[in-house]
Amino acid sequence: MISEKVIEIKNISFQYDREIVLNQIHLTVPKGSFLGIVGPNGSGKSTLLKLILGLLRPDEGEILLFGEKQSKFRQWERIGFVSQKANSFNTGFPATVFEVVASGLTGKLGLFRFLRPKHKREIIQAIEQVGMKEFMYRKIGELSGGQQQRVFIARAIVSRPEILILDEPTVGVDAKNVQSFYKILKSLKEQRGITLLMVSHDIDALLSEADHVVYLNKRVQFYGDTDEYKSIRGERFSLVDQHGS
Ligand SMILES: Nc1ncnc2c1ncn2[C@@H]1O[C@H](COP(=O)(O)OP(=O)(O)OP(=O)(O)O)[C@@H](O)[C@H]1O
Repeated sequence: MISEKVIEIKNISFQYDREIVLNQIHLTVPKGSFLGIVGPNGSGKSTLLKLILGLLRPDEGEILLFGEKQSKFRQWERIGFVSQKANSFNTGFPATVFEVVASGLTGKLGLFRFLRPKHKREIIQAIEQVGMKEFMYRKIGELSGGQQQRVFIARAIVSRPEILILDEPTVGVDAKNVQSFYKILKSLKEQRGITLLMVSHDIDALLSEADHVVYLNKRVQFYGDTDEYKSIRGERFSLVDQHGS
């Protein structure tokens, strides 16, 4: 069986200023896979995600999303994004969990459209899927970091994306909540067949869930099965300079 490729990265290179950050990256992501992206600090992981999300343009090469050239691609609701919460959201903002998750539909609906019952059902379903129903009308700022992060997943999945991209989503989340976070990702993959791409410095947790791994260091130095990566990682891929660990 030939698996469908949801993302194809063809020979892309990128630099911010003088220094090349990504050099001739070639990568294909099959539908339904969970791809863990690892590498030392400054190795270009977040930059790669920004290129896939169209927030940056490659200097060379091209990216295909669902087989379509990224420059022509308009169906961005098919791709959800969860970043490190602290960077992306002012938690003093007086919105409820329901409202935050509803904001994940505004791309689809337009900012000032009224929510129809169908949309309300979709919002409630997404909140249920991350186990936050009892907090639906609580203010986001009154929740713990782990609970907030679950709400941000609900916001990212409410438009039913086929790909979910996560950039260090578990930073500042305690071990117990990290576990339930991975459980949510697993159920999304199993129930919705969603494709997951995730950057994390919590390598062991990531490797226990991801089925494929990319080790990035300006170039793709490894791309393959997680088990194969685990068997050779100590010898070939140094992660010692990561956040001092
Ligand atoms: N907006 C920017 N302008 C200029 N240089 C940048 C910018 N963002 C990142 N860089 C540089 O590009 C390189 C890659 O950064 P990137 O954030 O992609 O790495 P990373 O692998 O995600 O790092 P970390 O593991 O530390 O989060 C780094 O050297 C960084 O300093």
